[in-house]
Amino acid sequence: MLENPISTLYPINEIFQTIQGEGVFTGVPAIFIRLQGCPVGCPWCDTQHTWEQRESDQVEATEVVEKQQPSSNWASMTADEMVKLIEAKGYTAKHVVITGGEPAMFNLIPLGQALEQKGYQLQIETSGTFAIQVTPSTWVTVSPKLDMPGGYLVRPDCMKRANEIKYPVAMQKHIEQFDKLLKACPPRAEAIIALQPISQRPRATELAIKVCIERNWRLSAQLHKYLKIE
Ligand SMILES: C[S@@+](CC[C@H](N)C(=O)[O-])C[C@H]1O[C@@H](n2cnc3c(N)ncnc32)[C@H](O)[C@@H]1O
Ligand SMILES: Nc1nc2[nH]cc(C(=O)O)c2c(=O)[nH]1
Ligand code: SF4
Ligand SMILES: [Mg+2]
Repeated sequence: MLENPISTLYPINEIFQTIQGEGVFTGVPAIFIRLQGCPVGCPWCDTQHTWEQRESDQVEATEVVEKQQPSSNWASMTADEMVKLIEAKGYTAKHVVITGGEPAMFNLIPLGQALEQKGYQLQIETSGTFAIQVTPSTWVTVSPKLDMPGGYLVRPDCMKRANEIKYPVAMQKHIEQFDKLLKACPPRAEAIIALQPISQRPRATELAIKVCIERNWRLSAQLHKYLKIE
């Protein structure tokens, strides 16, 4: 039987409104929808509480919406339930960022369609290790993950779909790995390339600034962490 898109269930870790702190849309008010579950295993991941989707952590939707602290609790929600919830919250942002966890593990087309029908502009943050299922107008940010413990590979089709490639760096070795990826899986000519220093480490930030200037790439400095907002 075909999957009914209206009833597609998504595991939601949190929904909140803030300022986009990363990439091209830095500074734009945005509603974040964070999905639960990621098998990639980046050792420095800042959202490790989203990795496992445990049955014992399932809660009611109201609980994830009222969440004050990061936790591994998640709720099952349909696209329509999320739209209703966002409207009920009275959020003013028109930009919606789907993140995680790894949101590309799920078919995000029903969610994208439901939100676009209400006038929201969509963006997805993904590692590029799962086929990306989004609406054609969704802004795709691929943050490639190379040599991570989960053993997942960055997919050439994800690199081609990316509107923006936002690569996390801490050391010179990462730049060399990224160069290899860009050669093996070329992005579109118009894709924007940014380097994002890992965890605001000064040496990572210095390296990212230096390479961005040399290559005429962008710096994505995780503004929200400097501002100490969500
Ligand atoms: C938490 S991930 C979730 C979405 C998806 N799994 C991904 O990796 O793109 C969101 C963004 O945060 C970045 N990120 C995670 N931990 C970070 C850290 N410690 N320092 C800098 N960026 C980090 C990722 O590279 C990605 O661009
Ligand atoms: N403010 C803010 N901006 C973000 N951009 C990407 C984020 C993410 O976790 O995917 C993020 C986040 O968690 N908070
Ligand atoms: S792919 Fe994204 S969510 Fe998964 S471990 Fe890496 S940074 Fe974290
Ligand atoms: Mg984050």
